Amino acid sequence: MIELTELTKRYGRDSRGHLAVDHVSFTARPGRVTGFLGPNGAGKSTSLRILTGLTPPTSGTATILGRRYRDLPNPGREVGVLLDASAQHVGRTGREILRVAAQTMRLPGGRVQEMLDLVGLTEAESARRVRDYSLGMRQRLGLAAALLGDPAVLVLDEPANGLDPAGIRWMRDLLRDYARRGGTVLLSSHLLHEIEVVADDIVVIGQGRIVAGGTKEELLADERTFVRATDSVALAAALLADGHSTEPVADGLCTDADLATTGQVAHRARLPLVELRRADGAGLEEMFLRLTADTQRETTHPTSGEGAAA
Ligand SMILES: Nc1ncnc2c1ncn2[C@@H]1O[C@H](COP(=O)(O)OP(=O)(O)OP(=O)(O)O)[C@@H](O)[C@H]1O
Repeated sequence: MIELTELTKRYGRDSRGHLAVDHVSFTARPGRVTGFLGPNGAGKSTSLRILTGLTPPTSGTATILGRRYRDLPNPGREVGVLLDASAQHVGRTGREILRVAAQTMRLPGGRVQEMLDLVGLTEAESARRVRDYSLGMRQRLGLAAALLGDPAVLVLDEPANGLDPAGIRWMRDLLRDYARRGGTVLLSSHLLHEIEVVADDIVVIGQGRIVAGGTKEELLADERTFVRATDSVALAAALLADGHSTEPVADGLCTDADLATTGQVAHRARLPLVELRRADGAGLEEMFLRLTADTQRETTHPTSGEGAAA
């Protein structure tokens, strides 16, 4: 279990310093993958760095299994951390890095080979110095290091970075399986599709503040109604007159009126309907852009298809 409570980080000494994380609270639960989503500079890495004891918070708390990272007796065996795959000791081979970590954690020697097999690093690759690793290989090694102590919690910053499509699929299966066996996974990503397929719960951050959180189903649920009538213009007018908003979608309308109300409005206006159903979920990308609209650098102009710097 991971718990962030009113976590705040201000860089710089006084109140004019940059507020990177602003009263962030959320929980990542066991048996679930929690996706931490947000635009560039939103405060994801800062939050994860505080959680894993690398940066002190200005105020608030972040705990893993009920304790601050620095108070965990044997952190490597309780939480696996992969924040920056490039931060590994580049002069050592992959196998050496794991061997040293295994010794520090007092793990049996066989665990190193087990992890190399698990992340798909070959004998030859594990004997190469890390400076000669590709980004994807560093990510695999980083994940092997994170999993080495068989921890109950995983904290990963952009773990899919640099992985090829097969590697992304492999990582996804690994994380899902880890959560299925009761582990807690917190991972940040910009890759919306990746979060959509791997996460059970999603937390969205924008400019240091949590703007949405909940299960994936809750966040992606669309309460609106899709309706198609022989006369869309007349139906839009009837819905509007009844106090509902409408928006043309494909060959019909989306409205905030529920199914029964939409049917009644059409019936009263004597407008035959061709189709009436719940609107399809808008998808994570649309939700993400809507929720973080105030915090995006780019403004999207769907009609012109051009982006302009804000
Ligand atoms: N050491 C630091 N000193 C001053 N400001 C910092 C420092 N580290 C991060 N920041 C600022 O804090 C804000 C949040 O940064 P952070 O790296 O947490 O964002 P992020 O959500 O991880 O972004 P990205 O998706 O681009 O990695 C940014 O405005 C960043 O410039």
